[in-house]
Amino acid sequence: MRLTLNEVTHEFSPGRALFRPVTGTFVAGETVALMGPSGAGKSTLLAIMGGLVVPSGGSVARDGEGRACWVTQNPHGVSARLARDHVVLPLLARGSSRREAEVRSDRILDEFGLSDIGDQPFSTLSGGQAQRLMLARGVAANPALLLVDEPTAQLDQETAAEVEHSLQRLADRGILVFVATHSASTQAACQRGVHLERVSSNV
Ligand SMILES: Nc1ncnc2c1ncn2[C@@H]1O[C@H](COP(=O)(O)OP(=O)(O)OP(=O)(O)O)[C@@H](O)[C@H]1O
Repeated sequence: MRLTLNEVTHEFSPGRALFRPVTGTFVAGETVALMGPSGAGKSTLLAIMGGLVVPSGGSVARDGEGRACWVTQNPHGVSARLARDHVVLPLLARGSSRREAEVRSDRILDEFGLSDIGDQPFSTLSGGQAQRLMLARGVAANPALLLVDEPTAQLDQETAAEVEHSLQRLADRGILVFVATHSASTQAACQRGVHLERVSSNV
């Protein structure tokens, strides 16, 4: 997967671009922090890269096969379902047998330090465990591109560090990972950074 942004910008209201044009090429196995003040358009740029929003300026080129997967800021799971089932489901959807999906999901849970909580209902997980489970579920969907929105915003430092470690695990699997974040430690955990700058006429 190679993703190229060429002078990409976006405006929701005519003449009011959210951020200065962004240009860059990003490849599989990289973690990229998207930074910038609140409202600068980080989530919007994630949506552009995922093909959910067509940019009003510039272009996005994706080379290579593979789907984009989104991990939202608030971990959304099914309260009564076991943690493991959240990882099993995308594997079943991709055609694995139940048995194969369970073996693979246990491996993925282990990789994210979650092997102890596979049998717990989602509602009993801590914030950090729930967020890591969302990343593990993302892996199970086998994406080429993972778009992660503010994964550490509501976590204490120690729990955030666990999630940041998991981001690198995703990249180690050859996934191109973009992370919208305000956190200095999450930025430092990423290999590259893109700063979104507000357009001065809008401030
Ligand atoms: N669908 C939409 N229609 C109109 N305006 C929108 C839409 N989506 C987002 N916006 C506006 O675009 C601006 C950028 O929003 P966005 O969520 O991308 O910023 P952000 O940098 O991710 O912010 P934060 O750090 O607070 O999460 C905001 O002013 C927001 O209200």
